[in-house]
Amino acid sequence: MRRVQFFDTTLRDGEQSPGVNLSAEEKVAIALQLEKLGVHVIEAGFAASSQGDFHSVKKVGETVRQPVVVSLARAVEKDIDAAWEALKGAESPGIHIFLATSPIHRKYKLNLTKDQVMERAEFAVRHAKKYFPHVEFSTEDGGRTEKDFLCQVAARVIQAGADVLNIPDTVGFLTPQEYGDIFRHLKEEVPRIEKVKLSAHCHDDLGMATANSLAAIEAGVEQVEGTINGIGERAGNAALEEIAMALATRESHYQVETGLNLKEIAKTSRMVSKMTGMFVPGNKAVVGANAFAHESGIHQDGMLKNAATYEIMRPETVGQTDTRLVLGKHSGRHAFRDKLAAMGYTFDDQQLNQLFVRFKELTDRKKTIEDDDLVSLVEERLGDEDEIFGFDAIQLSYGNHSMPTASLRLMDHRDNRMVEEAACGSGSVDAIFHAIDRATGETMELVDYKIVSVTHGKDALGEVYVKLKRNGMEVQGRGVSTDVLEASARAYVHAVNRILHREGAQRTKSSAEPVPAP
Ligand SMILES: CC(=O)SCCNC(=O)CCNC(=O)[C@H](O)C(C)(C)COP(=O)(O)OP(=O)(O)OC[C@H]1O[C@@H](n2cnc3c(N)ncnc32)[C@H](O)[C@@H]1OP(=O)(O)O
Ligand SMILES: CC(C)C(=O)C(=O)O
Repeated sequence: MRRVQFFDTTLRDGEQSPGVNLSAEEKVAIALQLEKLGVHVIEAGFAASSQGDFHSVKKVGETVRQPVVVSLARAVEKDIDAAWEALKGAESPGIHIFLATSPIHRKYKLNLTKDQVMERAEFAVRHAKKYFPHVEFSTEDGGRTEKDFLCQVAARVIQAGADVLNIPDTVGFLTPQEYGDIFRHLKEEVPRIEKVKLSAHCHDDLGMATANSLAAIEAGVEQVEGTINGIGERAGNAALEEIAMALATRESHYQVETGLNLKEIAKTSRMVSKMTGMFVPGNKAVVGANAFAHESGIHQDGMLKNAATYEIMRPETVGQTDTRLVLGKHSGRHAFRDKLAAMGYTFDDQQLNQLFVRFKELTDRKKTIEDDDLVSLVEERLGDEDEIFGFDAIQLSYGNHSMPTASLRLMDHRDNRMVEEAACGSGSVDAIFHAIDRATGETMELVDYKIVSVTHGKDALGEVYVKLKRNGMEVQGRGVSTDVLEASARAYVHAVNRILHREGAQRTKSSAEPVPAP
């Protein structure tokens, strides 16, 4: 298997993301983590660009041991000298010189002829070679450069002593086929091309940075450049974690090894996200919060039977905590039962089906179902006898100048009949409780009422406790819903059911007791 090395430019091209500004300490921390990840080259910054970046490049160079640490530099003497000044104390110093080669950059940006570009490129590499053991040269906007001119520049910088030749697709314009063709062409046409390592550097303007990097690898490059989480100028750079995982997951296809410590990927991603403030979208490949999360019932069922049904790589491979089966509106009974079992609750099929109906009602209203939600759902009815009255629906009319009115529908399970009633009250909760009394035909004394928020956020579950009293007997009822008024109705009906059950039990007990002798 051949080796492809990883060149990380999170600290340079990644920092070129608008709004990102890393301190020297942050750069050092990220560089040390990149070292753990096992990248081969770290581009620490652009030493000539500012005092701050000079200092950061110097600090990273002095701290990191294994990877080559490079500074970016234009093809000008002062940039190269500044890079050497910053990195001369580094364990493994390197420089990355760039000069644009495409017609549009030559004409409008640099105002240089083809010959002047070649002379400047050669001069810069020769100058850098006086100091640096590792010199990379990049043909900026190489992707839009005439192929024959690219070959001429390549020949000149190889002759000048470059160690690595990078052909960037600076503006993310090329297709994978076109990008791979450039490297195949260079390999065929440029004399002594084997003297340099060929390198790929892709941008994601058309969402093809990873695909283009992989196409370059297929065309034989020995180095890929990119950033963690794909951050960078405009739409960003190729995401190194995506390339690494594509190579690892499709090893038999690519036949490439990277030497990376893949388990460090998740940690590196989190650190870069935190320090740059560039948050990783949930659906981002490999490192997004949902990359190993499954929400739909059919997928969850498949995952429970065999993870390979829906996961082509395992979260632990990249250091993610675990696969997550997220309960939501698309979940099915298998995942629901599995989750409850993991939380220590087991039910027979009938109980589970009843709970599942309540769960589905809840998922229609609540985006994510947390463990606390499930506990409330389960414990709402835990240890209860069958319902006499079942809550079905509620409607409220409220205005600050009118009396609140509640209309309510209950199922009377004794004769399988829906009962509808309405009532007014001094407040919405009072109106609900009156309506329930009417619908059940029972009168209760309310002793206590309290609301507790179970979970957090706008769609948090509210849990209501009511205490009812009748004939000296006090019982508590609980109700859970995303709406506290509905939770209140559920709690009251729950307590009514309990009182009726207990009264029934007492009657049975007293009628069974022996009649005292006269
Ligand atoms: C594709 C890339 O990502 S390339 C890297 C881009 N990164 C950065 O630009 C970040 C750091 N840059 C900076 O801090 C500043 O741009 C500096 C300090 C480097 C230069 O600042 P200034 O001297 O004010 O120049 P400014 O940035 O406005 O213009 C760039 C100049 O460099 C020239 N230039 C651009 N690329 C190169 C190059 N590779 N080699 C030589 N000269 C170059 C431009 O033609 C322009 O020259 P001009 O002043 O003669 O017209
Ligand atoms: C400096 C070069 C390699 C660059 O960042 C680009 O072309 O995108």
